[in-house]
Amino acid sequence: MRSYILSFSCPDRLGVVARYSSLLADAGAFITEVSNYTDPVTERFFLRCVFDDRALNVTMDTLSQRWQAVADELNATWVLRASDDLPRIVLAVSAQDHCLSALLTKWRAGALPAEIVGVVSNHELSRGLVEWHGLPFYYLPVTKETKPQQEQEILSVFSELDGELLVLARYMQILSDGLCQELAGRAINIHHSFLPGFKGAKPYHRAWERGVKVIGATAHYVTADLDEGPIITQEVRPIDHETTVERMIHLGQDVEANALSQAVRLHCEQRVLLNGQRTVIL
Ligand SMILES: Nc1nc2c(c(=O)[nH]1)N[C@@H](CN(C=O)c1ccc(C(=O)N[C@@H](CCC(=O)O)C(=O)O)cc1)CN2
Repeated sequence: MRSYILSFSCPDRLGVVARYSSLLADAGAFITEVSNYTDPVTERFFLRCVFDDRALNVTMDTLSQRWQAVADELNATWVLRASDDLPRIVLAVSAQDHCLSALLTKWRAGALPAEIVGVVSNHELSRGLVEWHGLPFYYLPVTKETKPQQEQEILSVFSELDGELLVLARYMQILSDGLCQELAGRAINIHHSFLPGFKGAKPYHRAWERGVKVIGATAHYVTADLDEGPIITQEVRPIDHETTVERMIHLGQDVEANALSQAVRLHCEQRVLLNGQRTVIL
């Protein structure tokens, strides 16, 4: 028995639930999990359902074609995928490897519903860690002058590996508008602050100067506007007047790693649906 996940969003209207559920029922798709939400402001409908094939009376190709017709009628954005068809993800890292290490450890333990297929970096520092996990490591150094062709190298590695998600696991280079458009909805970044506070570089130093009482981290989809992408997860941790910048950076490593791992898991389980500049998590 195989299970599948259908997630979609569309302009809300009477009968959307009846349309999708009757289509699945007619095909003998056995629904085991459903969650949905309607945004009262955008009047957009969001749904995620899990079903299995124990009683399926058509092929999945036929079911997918029938759903495509309904989705066109509903003007829906959708993903239909087998639960065991794990998304292929490529990780990107610069000098700090705490988020990379956390993702590799979870993946190796089978705790990440994804297939990590490779790592790109503008530093050599993480090659040993990555190759120890039996994964290919791509060293792609970059300068201001070489950024356009270095980004082409990132894209060619991503497509060679059939990547489906690029995870910026403390990759400290600003991606160009073109690369962001190419990877729209397929790239997640971890920012080491509780956004919208302290965007950009050195957020912990600026947070210390401001005298904050919590540190945080934000995982978001990457857009051309730095640290402005739709937020997926945020985590915080209290600190106090005795907490130095160095201690904030160290405490922040766990906060960042947890927020990013959670965001990657939610994305790979098709639980994150874009809602304009925001997200719905089902
Ligand atoms: N288009 C985007 N690219 C990236 C984003 C993003 O939101 N949109 N997030 C960053 C990560 N990041 C903060 O989370 C960040 C990374 C780098 C910088 C920065 O100022 N970088 C300098 C170079 C720094 C260096 O060489 O070490 C630069 O690129 O000029 C700010 C924030 C990842 N990319």
